[in-house]
Amino acid sequence: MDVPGDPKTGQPSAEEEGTTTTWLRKHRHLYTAATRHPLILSIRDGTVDLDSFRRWLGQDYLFVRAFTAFLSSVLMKAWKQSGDESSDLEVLLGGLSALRDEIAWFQEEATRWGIGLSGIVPREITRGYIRFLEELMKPDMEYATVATALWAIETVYQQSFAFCLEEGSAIRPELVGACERWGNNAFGQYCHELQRIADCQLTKASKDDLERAESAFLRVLEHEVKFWEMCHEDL
Ligand SMILES: Cc1ncc(CNC=O)c(N)n1
Repeated sequence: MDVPGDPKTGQPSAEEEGTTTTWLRKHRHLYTAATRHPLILSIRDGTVDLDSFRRWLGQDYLFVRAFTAFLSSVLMKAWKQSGDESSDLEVLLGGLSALRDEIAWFQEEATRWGIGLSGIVPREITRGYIRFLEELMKPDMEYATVATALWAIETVYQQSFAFCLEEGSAIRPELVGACERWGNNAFGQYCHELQRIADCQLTKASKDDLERAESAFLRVLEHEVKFWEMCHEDL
């Protein structure tokens, strides 16, 4: 979408701003809690407790397997609802194919850390997040809602890990791979595409649809905060 923005500041004006940007501002506090969690800050400054990282690796592997099914369900809705002229299918298919590499990365990483993934039991917080994904996979969940949730899930990881790689970080060498996986620019570009997809659907949404999508956005942020918390505090 080509928006001219305010000629003085270069910022999009309020009417031109996408709904997701409005929600990011409105819920800035919770968004920051999800993207600047103490666990992320400790990865960034090198003080991270490696047991937290190991917990994260095992639990996130389980999450990502469920997330693959969720992304497939979004793809199915995109095919039905996005319109033939849109590029949504291609964007989502790119995401699915990246997940194949990601799952392989988890398996290699687990071997490197001496973690057996087949023995990992999902913790309560992981189960809660996966249950939420299952709700979103139901056929009656609108494409606008699930596209918003997908954008939020990916963006929290992108913003968190990109922050770990920014200037001034003192990240441990064995954690650089994880940070680069989600903090890299190509993944950032993918998140922008997801944002464009969500915003496009939200412009067509009814008032009720918008409420459901905003609530899904908030629930993603809450689950993400709890997920970091679980790994950090051994919950
Ligand atoms: C808990 C959580 N949230 C988001 C992501 C990023 N998406 C796919 O990898 C993830 N891996 N885990």
